[in-house]
Amino acid sequence: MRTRMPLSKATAMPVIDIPHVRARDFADAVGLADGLATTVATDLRRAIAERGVATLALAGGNTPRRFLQALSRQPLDWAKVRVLPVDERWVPNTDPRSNERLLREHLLQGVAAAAQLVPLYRPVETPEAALQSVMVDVAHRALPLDVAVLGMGEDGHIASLFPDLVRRDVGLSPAGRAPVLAIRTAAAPEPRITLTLSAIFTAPALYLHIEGAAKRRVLADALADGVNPGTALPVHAFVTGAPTAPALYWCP
Ligand SMILES: O=C1O[C@H](COP(=O)(O)O)[C@@H](O)[C@H](O)[C@H]1O
Repeated sequence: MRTRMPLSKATAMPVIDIPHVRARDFADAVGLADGLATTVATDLRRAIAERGVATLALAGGNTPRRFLQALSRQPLDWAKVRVLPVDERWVPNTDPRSNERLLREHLLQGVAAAAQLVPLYRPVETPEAALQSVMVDVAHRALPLDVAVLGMGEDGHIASLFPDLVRRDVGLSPAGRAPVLAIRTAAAPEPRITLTLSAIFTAPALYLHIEGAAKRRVLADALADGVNPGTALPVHAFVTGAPTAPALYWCP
């Protein structure tokens, strides 16, 4: 595997090159958040100019906080933006693990509070019980997407598409017909609901936002020559199956 010199002296490890991926590497998390926010805001302005509205699907978890805050400060016509999480943990939207709460607290603030949220969570027992309602809502209010920014776990999952996904034909196939899937995984403490790749791939602007050498190595290994697509990590399907190649936004 090829490596090159680090971006800054703060980076002790050499940076692993990832063939076939458009990478924008930043020296630190602040630069990464600002760079990604500027790019996404440009995409949103373009979509608003072309279609009158813009739809933005965003990762949950810990990585996006700084980026969401930077994006919320971007001047654009937020009332014309629809925002949804790419996946949701099946917990109330007040729970600290809720991805909806993350969006409310870190993105839908200040000028960005005018954006319309399309939640994936419903206050019912299971994601399976809510699936039909969420599917209709997403199909009518969110699709097609204009921009999708995904994160990745250290196990190679994207959205809530985990390596132990049973319905790979629905979740990871670019031609899968369902936009939303209920998820049970041994990798997470709660059930989940997620956009499928066929829904995510409706966005002409796709980003993978990750931090740290460990995740970069996971990504490089997932995309290495000879990996079997049928058993590959979900991130492999995202990067290789997308109609428009996703751009990697990364910092050490
Ligand atoms: O559970 C999730 O994990 C991934 C990665 O999150 P991070 O905390 O490692 O940044 C995230 O992209 C996904 O949306 C989220 O629900």
